[in-house]
Amino acid sequence: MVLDDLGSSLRGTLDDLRGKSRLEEDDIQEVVKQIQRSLLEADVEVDLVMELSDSIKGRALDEEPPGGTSARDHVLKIVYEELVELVGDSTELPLESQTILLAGLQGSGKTTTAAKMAWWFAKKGLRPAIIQTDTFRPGAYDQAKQMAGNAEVDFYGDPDSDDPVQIARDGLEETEQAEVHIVDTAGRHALEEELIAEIEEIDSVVDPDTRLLVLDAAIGQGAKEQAQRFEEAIGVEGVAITKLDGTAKGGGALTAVNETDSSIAFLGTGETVQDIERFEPNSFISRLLGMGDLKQLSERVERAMEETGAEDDDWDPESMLEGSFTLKDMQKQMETMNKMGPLDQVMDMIPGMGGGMMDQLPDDAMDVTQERMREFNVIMDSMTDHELEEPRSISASQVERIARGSGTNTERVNELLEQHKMMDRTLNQFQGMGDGDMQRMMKKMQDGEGGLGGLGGGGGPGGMM
Ligand SMILES: Nc1nc2c(ncn2[C@@H]2O[C@H](COP(=O)(O)OP(=O)(O)OP(=O)(O)O)[C@@H](O)[C@H]2O)c(=O)[nH]1
Repeated sequence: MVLDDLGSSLRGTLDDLRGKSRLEEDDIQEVVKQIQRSLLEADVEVDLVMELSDSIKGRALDEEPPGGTSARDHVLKIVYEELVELVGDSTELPLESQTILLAGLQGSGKTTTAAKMAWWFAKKGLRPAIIQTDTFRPGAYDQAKQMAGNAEVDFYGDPDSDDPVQIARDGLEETEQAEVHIVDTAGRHALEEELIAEIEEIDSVVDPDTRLLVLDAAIGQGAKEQAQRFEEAIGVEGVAITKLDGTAKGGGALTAVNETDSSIAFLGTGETVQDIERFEPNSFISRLLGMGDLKQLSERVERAMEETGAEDDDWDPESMLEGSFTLKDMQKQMETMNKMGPLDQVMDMIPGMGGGMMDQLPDDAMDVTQERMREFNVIMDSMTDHELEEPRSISASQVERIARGSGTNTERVNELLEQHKMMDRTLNQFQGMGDGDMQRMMKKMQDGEGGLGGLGGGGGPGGMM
């Protein structure tokens, strides 16, 4: 999407910095130029681009890299942090009863997004309902009803009515038993006064907790004026960007977020109800910059061990090496382990760690089969970010909600939490081992010994980015 090829072009430039310990102004200029080019090509507004590149440049020149950090990593860290800052936090959407109003231009993807969001909330264990107030587009009712059916959620609409305000009022009453009400509206051009008056009226009847502007990722500079007008009329708390699976640029949506001083709530990546992602700035930018792959991980591991005590929680997505092992780390670990083969074989490659250490562990400490992994993934999808990061704080009622949302049962969820604890303990033992051993293991991984070759290049930014 936005910044589409930033990851690859930037990595090329950054790779040229390899081996340098100090950054020259020319080096930074080159990195900044790449970023500017990618952002402008993705339709991000010039002022925003300039603001971002000025801060990157300023910080890269002013800030002293922490001891042991290469020039390349230093600059990558700054770029990462500034991009995270640019996209901002995701729109707050608590997992509790609430009403959400969707607004946007014709064909931006509101009806589809309503169904996707309903599906997402249902996966989190809440009961959602879609209220379809689009009396304008023929077929909107049928489309919404069918998608609500696909998402298996409550639905209200009235194909015989031409009064969207009344439908909204009735819809809230009729779907009283639902916890999350998602009100879909007709597509409207924000500069048509009559349509704006109508959505203002729907807004006052519905009294939503959150108003989301749905924007097609392909929208260019026009986003700014539209966003301004919706902001004046009803206020915009968040943006859902759709059609990121296409060749969309997405920069316009970023401008809209900036213009309405709001944030990104969801990303739409396809036409079915499952094609939705909750926006998560850190992982979004990590993926964009292609930091998710194993090669980078092993490089980072080596570096982490070379550095003494230089910690920064915001920086390293693989925070397990800094002591906190979260469920997200576990998910990543499970994927990696699955590709590498059974852990005991991997352990055997490491000098000083063979059977002896494995014997101290429960038999199935790391034995996560493909099938269990799939089930664990489904369960983790029903967890909030906070639950994924602090699994030990998950209460019994949260376990129940997660089980409901994932269509599993509480034993399964508890099993996952147990597995996490076991892996956490195991990793603590890892941390206790000598630096030399760890480095040798990572070296082997990088060199592709023990069937690990070829893993490194596999990750990279996802196709949609
Ligand atoms: N590829 C892709 N297509 C999408 C996505 N979201 C929506 N669409 C498609 O975009 C078209 C318009 O989507 P709708 O949900 O009908 O848009 P709308 O905003 O409700 O349209 P109006 O009611 O006319 O304003 C449909 O063909 C959708 O299938 C997406 O994330 N990816």
